[in-house]
Amino acid sequence: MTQKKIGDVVLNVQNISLRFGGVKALTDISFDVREHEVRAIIGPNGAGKSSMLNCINGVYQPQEGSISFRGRTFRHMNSRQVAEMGIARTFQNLALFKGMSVIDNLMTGRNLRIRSGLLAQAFRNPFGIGGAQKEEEAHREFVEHIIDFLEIQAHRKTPVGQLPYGLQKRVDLGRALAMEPQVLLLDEPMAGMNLEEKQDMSRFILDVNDEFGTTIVLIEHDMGVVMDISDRVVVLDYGKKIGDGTPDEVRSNEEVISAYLGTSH
Ligand SMILES: Nc1ncnc2c1ncn2[C@@H]1O[C@H](COP(=O)(O)OP(=O)(O)OP(=O)(O)O)[C@@H](O)[C@H]1O
Repeated sequence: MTQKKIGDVVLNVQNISLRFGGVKALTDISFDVREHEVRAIIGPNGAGKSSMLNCINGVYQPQEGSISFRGRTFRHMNSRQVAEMGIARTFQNLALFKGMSVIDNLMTGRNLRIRSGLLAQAFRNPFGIGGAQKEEEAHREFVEHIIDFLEIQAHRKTPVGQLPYGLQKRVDLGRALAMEPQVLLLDEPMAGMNLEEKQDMSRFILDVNDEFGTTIVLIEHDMGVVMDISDRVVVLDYGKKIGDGTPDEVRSNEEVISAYLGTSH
């Protein structure tokens, strides 16, 4: 991996516990994420990875603990507030509009950034419609840049549902990038992919991290996939943190080895 500058802590997860009735999905989980880092959360099925991401994302409200983003501590946040703070995510089960083109799906990622619709601008200033059009053009230009970056130019106008799964995952990444996030949460970005697609996705994740400087938190249950691209790894098992460190530290951690040997992974 190329040398890069990892900065201060941007995201700090403190003593998070989450229960669903009698099920303890997460128990007293703490870890931090540093600026410009690729931070993986791994663990066998049911370990609590998606629940953790949903807490960071404001989808679940943990019963205990707090999450700080750039030094501001939150106990309860909704998804919109999280997005406005600059945290975007992709989903394990793609959340794309299958009938819409690649471009239009990526434009939905610009929604938060669109200050005013054509109509709103026209009401404020009857001569201002040109301004709104300029704004729209600037958003389209940004989206085209992402399309080039992700090498999906040939599919710009294709309805997303017609693309192979690996490319749909790439479009989902593009939609999140269109939000210009500071922190990108990736929910199993390589699940269901073949080896070549996994290699492509790994390269795009590293390029996003490198070229846009985006901090990345990704979850994955296949230990091998993330070890090459992560700076540090948190390991969950049955809702508890059993390991946290560099890929080498985690690989040689006895508790992690036995958690993985005890499963089919
Ligand atoms: N909405 C929910 N309602 C009830 N139980 C839930 C809910 N979400 C998660 N759980 C439970 O919490 C535990 C952790 O699940 P979670 O989906 O976070 O694990 P995971 O590590 O992401 O698993 P996978 O790799 O299979 O996606 C499981 O026992 C699961 O059944």
